[in-house]
Amino acid sequence: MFGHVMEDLTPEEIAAASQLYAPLADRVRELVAATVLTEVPAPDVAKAIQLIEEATALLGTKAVEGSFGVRWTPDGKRRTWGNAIVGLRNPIAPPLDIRQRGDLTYADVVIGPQYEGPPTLVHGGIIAAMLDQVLGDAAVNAGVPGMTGTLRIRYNRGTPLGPIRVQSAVDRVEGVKTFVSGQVIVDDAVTVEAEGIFILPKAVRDLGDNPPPGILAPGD
Ligand SMILES: CCCCC/C=C\C/C=C\C/C=C\C/C=C\CCCC(=O)SCCNC(=O)CCNC(=O)[C@H](O)C(C)(C)COP(=O)(O)OP(=O)(O)OC[C@H]1O[C@@H](n2cnc3c(N)ncnc32)[C@H](O)[C@@H]1OP(=O)(O)O
Repeated sequence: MFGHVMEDLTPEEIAAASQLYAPLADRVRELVAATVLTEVPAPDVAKAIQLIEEATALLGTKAVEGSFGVRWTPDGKRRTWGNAIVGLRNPIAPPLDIRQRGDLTYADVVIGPQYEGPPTLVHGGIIAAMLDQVLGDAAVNAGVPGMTGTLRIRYNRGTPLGPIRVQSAVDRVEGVKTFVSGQVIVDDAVTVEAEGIFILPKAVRDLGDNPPPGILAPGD
């Protein structure tokens, strides 16, 4: 299926790739925050630009074309390393380390200054994106995954930059639709509430009872 790439990698090879690329994304994420906040003199900014250009050119000498897609192994393990919210290789991702405890799907994350909207508060669009992902993962974890069809968000109060929890749980399933709700929590108070409808797309439904292994499995 388009964007899904099968790779016959061993767990050791996947672990090695993770150890290689996670620190790269971490350093670039730090670079983004430093870029927002720096107050060094102009010559130092010029020098930083040059170093960044060199690093970008080096990384670009061999690269995937287009997007990373979803990579999976024959045993059904999936890697969503390019994902904008959870991608291990994606410095744009906060990143969310989404976990599961019972029926609850959640992520504890520290939101940095590069996600600011109103002064000192997390941008509402970033909050929506995180909720989209965490609600979607609740559907995946419950074995009833789907694409986001509808996402409703109610911002009750501002969410300060810093440590937050994003959490979700499946409310009910109606046919191909999974209804999920979730919240953003700061210091035990709910700042944002969300409700989503996740729909198993017709293209996947048409695969019948035997979709390719991994297509409906949780990613990491
Ligand atoms: C193509 C391969 C995709 C493979 C993925 C498969 C499953 C997902 C698996 C894993 C997902 C993993 C992680 C996901 C976690 C987070 C990721 C973040 C989520 C996103 O970032 S995701 C990007 C944003 N998202 C989109 O880009 C969606 C664009 N859109 C579409 O892809 C279609 O529009 C779709 C699929 C939504 C529906 O298409 P469709 O053809 O399957 O729908 P159809 O007409 O058959 O309706 C069937 C029933 O859903 C009702 N219905 C239809 N549309 C609705 C809507 N919008 N809201 C509420 N209900 C709706 C009908 O009323 C009917 O209801 P009823 O059965 O009661 O009559």
